Amino acid sequence: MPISPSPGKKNWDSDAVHGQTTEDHPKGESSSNYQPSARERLASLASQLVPQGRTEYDYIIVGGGTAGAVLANRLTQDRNVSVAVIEGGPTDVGNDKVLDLSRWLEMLGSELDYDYPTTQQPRGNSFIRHSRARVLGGCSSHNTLISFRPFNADLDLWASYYGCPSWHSSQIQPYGDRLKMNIIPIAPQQRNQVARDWVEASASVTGAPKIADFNAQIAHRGGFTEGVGFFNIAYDPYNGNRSSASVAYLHPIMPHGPHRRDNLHLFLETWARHLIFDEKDEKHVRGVAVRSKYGLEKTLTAKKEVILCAGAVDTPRLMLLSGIGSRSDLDKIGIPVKHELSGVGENLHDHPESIIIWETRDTPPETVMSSDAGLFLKVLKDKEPFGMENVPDLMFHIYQVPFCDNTKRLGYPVPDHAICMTPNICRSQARGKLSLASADPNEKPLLDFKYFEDKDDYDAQILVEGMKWARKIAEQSPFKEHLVREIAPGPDVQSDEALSEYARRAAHTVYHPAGTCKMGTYEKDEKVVVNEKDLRVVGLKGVRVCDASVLPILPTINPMLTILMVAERAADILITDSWAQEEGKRRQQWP
Ligand SMILES: Cc1cc2nc3c(=O)[nH]c(=O)nc-3n(C[C@H](O)[C@H](O)[C@H](O)COP(=O)(O)OP(=O)(O)OC[C@H]3O[C@@H](n4cnc5c(N)ncnc54)[C@H](O)[C@@H]3O)c2cc1C
Repeated sequence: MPISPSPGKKNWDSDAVHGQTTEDHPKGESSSNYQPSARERLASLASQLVPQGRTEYDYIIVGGGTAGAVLANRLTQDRNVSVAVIEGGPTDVGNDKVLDLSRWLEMLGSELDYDYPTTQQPRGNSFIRHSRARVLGGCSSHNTLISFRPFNADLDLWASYYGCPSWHSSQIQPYGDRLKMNIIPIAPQQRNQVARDWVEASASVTGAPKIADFNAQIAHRGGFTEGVGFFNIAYDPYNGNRSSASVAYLHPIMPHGPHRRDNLHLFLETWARHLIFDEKDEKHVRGVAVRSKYGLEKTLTAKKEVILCAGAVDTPRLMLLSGIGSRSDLDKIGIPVKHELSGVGENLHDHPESIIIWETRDTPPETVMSSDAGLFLKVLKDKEPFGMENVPDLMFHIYQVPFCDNTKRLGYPVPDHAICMTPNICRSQARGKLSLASADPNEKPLLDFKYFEDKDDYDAQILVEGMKWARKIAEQSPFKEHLVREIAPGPDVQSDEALSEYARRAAHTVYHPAGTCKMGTYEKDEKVVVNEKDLRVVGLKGVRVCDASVLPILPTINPMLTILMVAERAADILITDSWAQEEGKRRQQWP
């Protein structure tokens, strides 16, 4: 596990500027500052423990994570609609380890992490562990909350290249305006001198413009080609707490919250084991078999629909365990096929990164989450796979802690103080597959990312360019004065070949697995799992998917806001479809 300085609760300046969200906040339900009292926490806990006899709901949402929280909120706005959320993890309410953004490193590999291994990666790093959060709010309760809207070009690529015409930027960007989280650039008084000097050095070496508000650039100009600056993140700058999907979308409407909704039922620490099909109509999903952590098993049924929001690993895993997937793969492990859909688990991809580490004179006094600034460059213009000329192909995070797991294993020392630059690939070309090792639901799935196995070696070349730029930045004042020496890969590693070998062996993930139930147009691509128009699983009734698994390709930048926007749109689709169905029924009843 990476070393965490665990700086603990911040005592931010009381005059920290509280950012404005751009969302609607109906009835004042924003609660990024909301802290429940001890009594409210108890009430919340009690509501989780009381056995809930009820088993039928209008909607069942599997996974109370990033996307699931949005849907739970939006669907229960209509108090006549009942929603059950099945969440494998506990509540985040009152849990400082979760809510204090600066403590995110403590959650890696903890009891709140499903911690999925990767399979052998012949050209990459076989030791990468994929963290997936086991807690209400999902990965938005664990991640660093770097919050970028997708570039227009990313969404337009979905529309034009990936058979998703209804996801054009003109239709999807407005959903970014209604997100409930408190998304702001890192507050100026929380920007430490090392990161400030890194931003200055990066701008002067690369020529990338300094960007004060990345999201403003994306919202108003559709994106940018290069840029450097402090990130936009979703947090409360007064206390350093998360403004996660759970905090923004669920806390206000939970039993302890100021806008409690009795039509929302959270089944916490409850695992969705498999989907239940209609006895008479074998293509209709009617419900979900669940098991609580205390071993209680029951079947929950949906009057309307089941929505899978378990994430890019657990949604395809649940589908495969339910017999939805490739016939040959399911036959091999003895799971009876209920619905053949060969794309389930395919198209697994990520934002892979590598790392270059310098020992520093000391640890910076204060950061919000140890990775407060970043840089975007365009480095392989002539090799751009999708002709996206004006979009970055390389992104850097700068870490102000020794993030040495992968380098330590390769024999490099672990300094007490360090700066790490982590170049990552904005549009990785490697495509892998998620599959099951056996029919045992307790066995972790196999994640084969095929890191760096893309045929033109594009991915590794991007990282090599990144390592070279990182070194140039490290030679530039005022940043270079903070550095003592390069630790990994070290000054002896110079040729492109040697840099590539190191970058691949020390590679890590930005924790962005996606694409394993991709949306699109099945008639044009039989690997499509979800219909792009309405997110229904191809060929089935009563079940839709809404989470990172539906992204046909990751956006250039960190994907959380894109996933939230997908969920906001999914809520609109569900509400409109339900209204149309009700209206249809009413018309049939007219004399
Ligand atoms: C350490 C880390 C750092 C990251 N940093 C950033 C960042 O700074 N910015 C950014 O944009 N992205 C970041 N990401 C990625 C981003 O957080 C995820 O892509 C995104 O949150 C995924 O959302 P989701 O809705 O698809 O899944 P999740 O948010 O993972 O939600 C899935 C939920 O389903 C539940 N679940 C799964 N299976 C079952 C089951 N069978 N039964 C019941 N419940 C189940 C899980 O407990 C979880 O709550 C990071 C991720 C990690 C792990």
